[in-house]
Amino acid sequence: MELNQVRILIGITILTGLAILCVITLLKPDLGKVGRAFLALVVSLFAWYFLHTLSFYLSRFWSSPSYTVGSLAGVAVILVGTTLYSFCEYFPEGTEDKNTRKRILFMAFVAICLAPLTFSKLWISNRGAGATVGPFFYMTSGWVVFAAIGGVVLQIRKFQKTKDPRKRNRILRLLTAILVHVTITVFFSVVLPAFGSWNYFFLGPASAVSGLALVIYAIQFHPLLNLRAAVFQIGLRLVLGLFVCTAIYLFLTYIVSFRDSARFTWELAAIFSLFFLAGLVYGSSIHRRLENRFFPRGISMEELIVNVFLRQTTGAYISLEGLLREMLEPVVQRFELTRIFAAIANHEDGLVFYEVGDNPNELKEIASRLVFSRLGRERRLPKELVEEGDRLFLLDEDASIPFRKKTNFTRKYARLVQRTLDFRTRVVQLGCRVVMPLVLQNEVCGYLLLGDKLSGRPYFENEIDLLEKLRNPFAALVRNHIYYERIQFLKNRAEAELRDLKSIGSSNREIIHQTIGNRILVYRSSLMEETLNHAKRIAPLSRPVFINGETGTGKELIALLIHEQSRASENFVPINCAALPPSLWEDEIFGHVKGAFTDAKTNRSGAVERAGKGSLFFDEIGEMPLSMQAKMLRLLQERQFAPIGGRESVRAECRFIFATNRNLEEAIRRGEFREDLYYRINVFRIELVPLRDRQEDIEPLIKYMLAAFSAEMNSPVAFIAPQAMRAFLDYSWPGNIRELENILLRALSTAKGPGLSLEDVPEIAKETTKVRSTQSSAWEKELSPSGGGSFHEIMDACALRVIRSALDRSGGNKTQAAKLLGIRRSSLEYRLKERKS
Ligand SMILES: Nc1ncnc2c1ncn2[C@@H]1O[C@H](COP(=O)(O)OP(=O)(O)OP(=O)(O)O)[C@@H](O)[C@H]1O
Repeated sequence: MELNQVRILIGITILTGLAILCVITLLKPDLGKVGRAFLALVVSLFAWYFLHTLSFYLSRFWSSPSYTVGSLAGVAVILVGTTLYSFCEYFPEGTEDKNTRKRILFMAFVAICLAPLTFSKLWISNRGAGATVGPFFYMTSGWVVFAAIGGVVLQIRKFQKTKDPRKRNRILRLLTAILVHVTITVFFSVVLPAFGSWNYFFLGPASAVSGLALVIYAIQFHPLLNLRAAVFQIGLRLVLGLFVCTAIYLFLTYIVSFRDSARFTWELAAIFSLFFLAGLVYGSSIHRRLENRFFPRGISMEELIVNVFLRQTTGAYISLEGLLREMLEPVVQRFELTRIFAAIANHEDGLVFYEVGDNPNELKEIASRLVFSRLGRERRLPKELVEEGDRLFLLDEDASIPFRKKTNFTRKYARLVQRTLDFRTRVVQLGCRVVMPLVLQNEVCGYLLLGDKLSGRPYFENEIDLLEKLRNPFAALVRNHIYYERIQFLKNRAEAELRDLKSIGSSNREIIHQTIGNRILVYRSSLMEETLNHAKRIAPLSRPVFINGETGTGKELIALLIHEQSRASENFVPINCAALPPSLWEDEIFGHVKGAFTDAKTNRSGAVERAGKGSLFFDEIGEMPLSMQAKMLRLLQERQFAPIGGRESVRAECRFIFATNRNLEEAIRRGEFREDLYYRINVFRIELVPLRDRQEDIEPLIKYMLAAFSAEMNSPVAFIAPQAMRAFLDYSWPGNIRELENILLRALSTAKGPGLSLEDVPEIAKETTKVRSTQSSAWEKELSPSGGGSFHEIMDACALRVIRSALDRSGGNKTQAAKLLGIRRSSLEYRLKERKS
């Protein structure tokens, strides 16, 4: 084959390879870092091989000892490849595809510029046996030096720009690696030959440099870890890469060794192209498969964020704890963590914790202290504190210690800075590895503390990058949640205030006495009016009605009203589920036929039959045994029943009304009430407001009852003294109207004069009045600075008092007490626990 043909062949091969490379890059720009590094290597190695063989061929052609020059040129090209790769790293992170395109196009451009030079006659000078290089060799070397210096300079500039200690570390290591790389290359290709040792020139530099290129890559990819760990983690990749390179290299050398004439053939060119393409394929697909096989990534960052966001935008409302669970469980899985701990400040300045794994108790305390120190008066923190003190800490790394230098800022905010440092030290001692502060616009929402990995390996830089990227979305989710809760809180408070205003307005309203059967329902409040209107509206419909309200609020009376409004001429059959023994349930409700059991001497109709077309009222439905609930469900679904022992089923035509003072949703969660039955009975729901929330009804009720009971008891009491009325108004009436009836009866039975005085009021109803008269002096004492205690201690004491009083009012029920205060139950418990400890 003619030399010109060879040149054309080689030129076409290289240009085709590069064109394929460009096309693949443009079409498929998402080659990973490993893919790109391997591409750089493969391109460099083939270029080297090509030059080496070419020089061998040329040396034969011109009978010149320039064989080794090709090696030198080859080494130079490898250097270009690897340096270019590091050079390409300079392009700032942006959209991945744009950068990848830029990088590869840049590499292609330089390689295309180099390609013609390498097989130019001027590359090798044949001026005598000793002279080995020609002018173009220096030119190419110039390219190499330019690329190396350019890469180094750009890395240094990048180093100056970035403040992130981890990125600075990474650049330093990269620069060191380039330096070592250059030194070794110079040693093998320049120093050794200078001493006349050309024997190693051919093999040594090439393998040394390709090995080094991989090490550079490895260090770039995992710059955060100490080298020992790096060897473990990337060992496989390293071995794999070296193996591939060495195999290609040996194979080609082997082929060349057969070619005494060193003639290029189409066959060799085809192998060359084939390997070139194999390199490309490896970069894009085989690599990914190997990577997935040996280094499974688990859930990706994108998936993680998208999942959480999707959950937030499309899912139903969840508690803050639920949100934290959804956010952090994938993190625990992705990083295979032994433990994770989250402390989040909620909208009441309380804290919500979430943890997985065994976390020492002290962590809670330390994290709480730090979060509270960050909340500040306005929650907006100095920018420097957030930038430095609230960046992502990698606790094992000295480089990530915040505030290492003394500045005006550290002096001004000495306490905050010290607290940050103390926190860091203590948390490291407690075995935490990473601290992820959740910060948005200088506002700290909380902290995430990540423990060790199950594997015991350190956190790698790509993982830290991932956590860094998750920080903002996590903070946004948490903050949105907190804002949402705050809005809910304000909304509830506004509604409560509106209700109060309404009730104030309604104190001038007319008192209504509504007759229901032989009973009288008395009210004045608009709340009660609304409830009754609602009851009247649904009365004509035949669907089940569910009345919920505290004990003694008048549920039965409302059930009766509904019956009166629609089926007055029919029967109203009440069943008190709490009073019925389990064995009698079925008989009571469905009745029995004669002979159904030993004592069944005659037919007995059950409640359903007795109700006929009227109303069947199940009071305290929450007490119905589970076995009976199943039968009840069937009755409601099929509207058919059969008396015990009866063969024929009878149609149930009555209207069902249910009432309870229990929280049925809670009972369902505890497995005490069937969910399907709940949905069957909860068709029309009536909520009865407790008496303490409709204070304006107390006075009319008392006046009505006073008149009724006095007449009944032949008592001379005709009015009620203002102090006694005040005591009644102040009392919380946990037993509602029934309790009011009882207390009035007791008061009347002891009253002596014509009016009911404060002395006649039973002690229990006077408690609030007593508390109030003694309260002010005790409070004053406690609140006065001379009483001792810091501001925070006094505030804590106040909070505790308010909580205790709410607990008293709710009869010790924490959920109720939290509701009264408009805070979350967890916050209430936290305050109580905090006080105890
Ligand atoms: N608005 C009212 N006016 C007059 N009396 C009322 C009023 N509301 C309730 N009562 C009386 O209070 C007592 C308790 O009422 P009722 O039995 O209907 O309450 P309940 O909520 O069903 O109680 P429980 O949950 O204990 O079954 C009854 O004597 C009832 O007449």
